[in-house]
This record gives sequence, structure tokens and C-alpha cells, in this order.
Amino acid sequence: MNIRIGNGYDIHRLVPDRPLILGGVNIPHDLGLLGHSDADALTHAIMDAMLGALSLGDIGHYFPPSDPKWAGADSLLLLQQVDQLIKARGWHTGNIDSVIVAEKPKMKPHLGAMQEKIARTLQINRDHIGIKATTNEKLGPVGRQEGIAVYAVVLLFRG
Ligand SMILES: Nc1ccn([C@@H]2O[C@H](COP(=O)(O)O)[C@@H](O)[C@H]2O)c(=O)n1
Ligand SMILES: C[C@@]1(CO)OP(=O)(O)OP(=O)(O)OC[C@H]1O
Repeated sequence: MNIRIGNGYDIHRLVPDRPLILGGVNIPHDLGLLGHSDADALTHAIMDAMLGALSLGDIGHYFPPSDPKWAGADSLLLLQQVDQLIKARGWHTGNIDSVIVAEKPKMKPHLGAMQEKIARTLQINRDHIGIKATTNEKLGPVGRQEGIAVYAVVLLFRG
């Protein structure tokens, strides 16, 4: 069996009057993530990890932020496209692990719903999707609640 690993990172600014969407889940908060798409940093980091595992570039190549087509895009639909891209090459997602770095709000109550949405999109078991959350201990821009960052690692297999 062939295996490949990839890692992804994304960060989006927290601003008023935007929804806070991570893993396709709309999380109640007084600030939301700024972006051309829905700014779902978790889903973006996962897509970049999947693409990186196969040296296929990054999401900006497939969904350019300069293209009005992706304005307000639902990132889970983009994830579906990335999944199709890797499946077309004979690869499947084995497991994902990720860390959301956010000072606020509490992510823990929403992690299960995020797992469920990503699992459905990728048609894999939800226990193959690790999603964790940590604060940045009030350090730096994330610690000042200026943004939310996400790290993801993905293992792909073929055969
Ligand atoms: N946005 C966040 C950050 C953290 N959590 C949960 O709290 C635990 C403690 O976080 P520390 O950064 O103080 O280590 C962490 O293990 C998460 O379970 C959270 O839900 N949302
Ligand atoms: C998916 C895209 C589409 O514009 O989303 P953005 O909201 O621009 O987010 P970013 O992570 O900065 O770049 C990825 C883009 O390709």
C-alpha cells in the first residue's frame, strides 16, 4: 500500500459582522472570520494538507481569491472538489489530525459537529478525523483575538 502525508496551515482575521465558520459549523460569536470565501480556516488547512500530500500545489491555485466565483464559497464544497481530485488519482484519505488555535470562543462544544460535517464530505468515518483546540496563551495576534489559525496533517493511501 502506498501512503503519503501532507500538512496544511491557514489563518484568518477575526472581524465584526462576519460568521465564524470552522469545519462547516457556524459557531456563535461576536466576531467572525474575514475572507473571500466563507473563510473556514479548518477546512482550508485540511485541503492544503491533502493537496500537499500529492504535491498538487495549494488551494489558491484551484480556487483563486481573485476569482469572483469563490466569493462567499462554502468551503465544504471546495473540500468535496479536492477529494474528487485525489480520488481521481486513486488516493483516499486515511486520517486527518488538526489543531485550531483560538483564544475564544470555546471550540470544544463544536468539535463533534465539525467532525461529522468533514466525515460526511469525505465519506470517511468520523473517528478518522482529529480536531483539537488550544488557546495561544494570550500571545501574539491569535492571543489578542485578532485571528484564528489552524494546522492540519493528512495521511492519504492508495491501493
Ligand atoms: N478556543 C479554544 C481553546 C481551548 N479549548 C479547550 O480548552 C482546553 C485548554 O486550552 P489551553 O489552551 O488553555 O490549553 C483545550 O484542551 C481545549 O479542550 C477550546 O475548547 N476552545
Ligand atoms: C478558498 C479561498 C478562495 O478565495 O478562500 P479565502 O477565503 O480567500 O481564504 P485563504 O485561505 O486566504 O485562501 C484560499 C482561497 O483559495
